[in-house]
Amino acid sequence: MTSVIETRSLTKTYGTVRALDGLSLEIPRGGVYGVLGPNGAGKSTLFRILLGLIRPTEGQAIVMGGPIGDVKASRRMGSMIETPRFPPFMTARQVLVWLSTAHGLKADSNRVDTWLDRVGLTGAADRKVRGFSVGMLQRLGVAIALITEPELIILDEPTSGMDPPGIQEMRALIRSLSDHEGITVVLASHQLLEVQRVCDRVAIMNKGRLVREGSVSELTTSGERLRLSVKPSEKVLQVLGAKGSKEGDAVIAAIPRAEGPALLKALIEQGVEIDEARWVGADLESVFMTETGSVQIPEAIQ
Ligand SMILES: Nc1ncnc2c1ncn2[C@@H]1O[C@H](COP(=O)(O)OP(=O)(O)OP(=O)(O)O)[C@@H](O)[C@H]1O
Repeated sequence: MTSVIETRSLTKTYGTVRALDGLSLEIPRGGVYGVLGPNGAGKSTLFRILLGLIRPTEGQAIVMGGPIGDVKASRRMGSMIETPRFPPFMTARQVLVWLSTAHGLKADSNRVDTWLDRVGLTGAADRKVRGFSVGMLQRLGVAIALITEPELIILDEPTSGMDPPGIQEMRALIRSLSDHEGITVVLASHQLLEVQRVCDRVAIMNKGRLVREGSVSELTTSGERLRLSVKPSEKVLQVLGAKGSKEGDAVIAAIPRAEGPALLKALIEQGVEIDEARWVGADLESVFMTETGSVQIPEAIQ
């Protein structure tokens, strides 16, 4: 696996607080990678270290093949940490020209138009950023992260403060950067449903440590259960013993997929009436809660 980021026993302490506690993580090249964790898990600390903004207390990180702060490696990455702020009197186009010039890059109008188009801001190119919504500011932030044509971009909470249409647009933008432009995207988010929709792989952190890592499909199918609408349900619960539980009118069988056919055969032989039997995946939220012991605020009221 070629990795864009590799950390080894990364530790960061602030006085007695261990923001990162021996974190070893490998993020593969390609795809969208989510870093999840409850408040204070250490996600922003990790990103700040990777971007060379703060130094680790112990441990190492290799980003785009170079040590932290390596100038050549940092040219191959872009980032957006928190909702960006720009001079309010500038237009989106002026912000892009200003910042690309500051990076020593040519900012002819064709290039600027391309950047604006990539993030869906063509129609707002000549509007002052003072009137921009949070979503538009975040998209302009992504455009800026892209001006050096990076192979990797790191986004801390790219959808925070956005309304549902804004979130949907950001999701499409992130997927398109990965799918059509081959850019590896690493993001931190609290919005688990969003992460499940947009990410290919995730790392779940808690108290500065890695508690789970894997592809979204691996993590969600490993918690798969068989949901049965059956009569009489008491008999089925008896057959299942500790592996069975009730969820409303249905019986949930916590068994591996391979055991499904044998269970159904046994139930039929015992005269159980089966109306429906279907596999239901665990969602990322339940995996997250199991791994971190957290209570997640529903996205609808975030
Ligand atoms: N500059 C700092 N000084 C002291 N403590 C800090 C500092 N930065 C972070 N911390 C502490 O380190 C821990 C990890 O914080 P961090 O911001 O990395 O977590 P996070 O996962 O990004 O949280 P959130 O989801 O709330 O943004 C927290 O306990 C935080 O209070």
